[in-house]
Amino acid sequence: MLKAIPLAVILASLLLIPVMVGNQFVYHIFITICIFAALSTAWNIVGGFAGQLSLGHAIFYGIGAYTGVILMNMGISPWIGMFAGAAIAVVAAVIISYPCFRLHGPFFALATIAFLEVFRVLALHWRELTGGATGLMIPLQIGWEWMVFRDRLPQLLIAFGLLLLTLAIAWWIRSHRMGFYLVATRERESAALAAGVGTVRVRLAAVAVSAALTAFVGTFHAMYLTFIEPAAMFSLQMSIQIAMFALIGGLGTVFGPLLGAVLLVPISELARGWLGAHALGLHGFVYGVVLMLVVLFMPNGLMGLISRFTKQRRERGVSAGTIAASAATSDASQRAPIGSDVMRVEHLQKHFGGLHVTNDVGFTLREGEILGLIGPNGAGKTTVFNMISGFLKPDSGSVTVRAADGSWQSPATPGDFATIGVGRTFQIVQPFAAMTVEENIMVGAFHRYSDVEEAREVARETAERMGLGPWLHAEARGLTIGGLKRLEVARVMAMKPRILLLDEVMAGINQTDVRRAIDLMKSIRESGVSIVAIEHVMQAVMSLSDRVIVLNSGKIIAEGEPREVVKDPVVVEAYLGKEFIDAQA
Ligand SMILES: Nc1ncnc2c1ncn2[C@@H]1O[C@H](COP(=O)(O)OP(=O)(O)OP(=O)(O)O)[C@@H](O)[C@H]1O
Repeated sequence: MLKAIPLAVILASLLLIPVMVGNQFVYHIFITICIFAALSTAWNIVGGFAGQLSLGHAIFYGIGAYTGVILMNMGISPWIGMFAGAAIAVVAAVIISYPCFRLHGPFFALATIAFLEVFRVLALHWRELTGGATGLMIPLQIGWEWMVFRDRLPQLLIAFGLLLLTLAIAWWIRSHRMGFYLVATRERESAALAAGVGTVRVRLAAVAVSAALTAFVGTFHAMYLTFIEPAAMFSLQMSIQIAMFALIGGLGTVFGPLLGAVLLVPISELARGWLGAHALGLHGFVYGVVLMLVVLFMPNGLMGLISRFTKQRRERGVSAGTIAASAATSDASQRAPIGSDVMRVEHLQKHFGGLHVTNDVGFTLREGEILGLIGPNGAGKTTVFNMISGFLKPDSGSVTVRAADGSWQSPATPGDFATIGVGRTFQIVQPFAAMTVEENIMVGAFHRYSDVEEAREVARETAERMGLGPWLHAEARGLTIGGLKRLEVARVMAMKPRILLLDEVMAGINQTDVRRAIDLMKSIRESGVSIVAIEHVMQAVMSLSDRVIVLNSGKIIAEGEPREVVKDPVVVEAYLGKEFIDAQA
């Protein structure tokens, strides 16, 4: 993270340099930096944190600008117009974004461009209100009340104030639960859902905040420009420019967009000023060249470069070496007795087209029990998991869960399951790659603790318990497969579930990690958590499971104690094979 001192120096320079130089053109450049840095920081809340690459942000800028000018023409101060514009922008943002969030990647970007075009055409057609293609002038009323000045200094102060406000809000979001949820949603939507994140709600909140901030800046910029027209206010070029500052500075970082604007605005404005009419559009060429250089040499933008340097300096003092993980070990004699039912699964049926994937699957899970779910590839195990965690709706059948207060409930969505205390992992690990180990686990902890420090504390304790303590500050993408599997379990454990669904947590890991995982599962069971585990590693199934269910072609073919089930000829035939029995003998 950028240290506070360099940041303070950059911000102070934005204010002091123009005041010291006193030149009108220099003022103009610094005001423009503040405006674009604020716009880009607001965009980054949606485009960077939430990963929704909007190219329609000029809609909110335009709404802010038009609302401010129209109200000013009615004798209402732009300070009030600013809030009115922000309110309209929020409503527009929510209405536009809700359907668009179903689209991903380039499709989302294209949809936002389409909406931008709609707004531009609307501004052209509502001539009485917007002045159509002729545009609108602001009335010549000067003073703080009207946000219009002869001097540049008050304009710089307002632009700087808006920048500070935007940065402060972006920083707050990124360092609190909402920011963690946004990044988690961006990185792995399914894992975020399983951690109880309301992914649509959190994105809509981000869009609303971002739209309001963009509209604020739009109103001020209109007063600064004194004239607005649809092509300039609802312009795709403007939307791209806003996004580009964040891309160049560091997408998804709090201060990256500021760095992007500080670097690029002066270059393009100076080029525009020096070359004037001889090189119209040269600033576009400048952006293009810088963007190409950044993509080639600094894929994570300027902030990526800075954090690489600071990380290298930090790591120089830390000795490498292997660190033994410290998963809690357990003594089987300490385990609590198996209690009454906590989950009842009845008559689950699921078809995928003509394929009958689960056929009348039913079982119960009891408190403090480990239930092994085994069967050949394609038997339907993961499909059952998806139905008992809200990711798939069964064609028929029911899943009921006993809540903490003892009542039986029928959760439907992943969020409902998380709320009632069902946590799950995924067969293919789903880490939030750009987050550290600690942050990954915090996303789970936030389900129970909204306070950042409390969530951090729980994440640290959980990481220690899972043997991930030494990697707390490492990015998840750097972990081995064994580490990633443990991280998956840690994230769910931080949610403090009462029922844990583990999907092949031992697949692909070495013997040491298997033994460690077995100890870990025993210790989890001892804390009273009930576990359903899909597993192919029979060593673990045999030593851990209290009961085993065998699924084959979507049907339960055997159920009972592990030692009995593995002797069942039907199970041997369908899944284990004769070699397993020979090896056991
Ligand atoms: N979304 C889907 N659409 C169509 N078919 C699917 C879908 N999901 C799973 N299937 C099919 O359903 C069957 C059961 O898949 P499932 O992943 O539940 O099996 P599994 O027992 O978990 O297998 P594995 O041990 O390989 O993970 C497979 O034939 C699979 O191809």
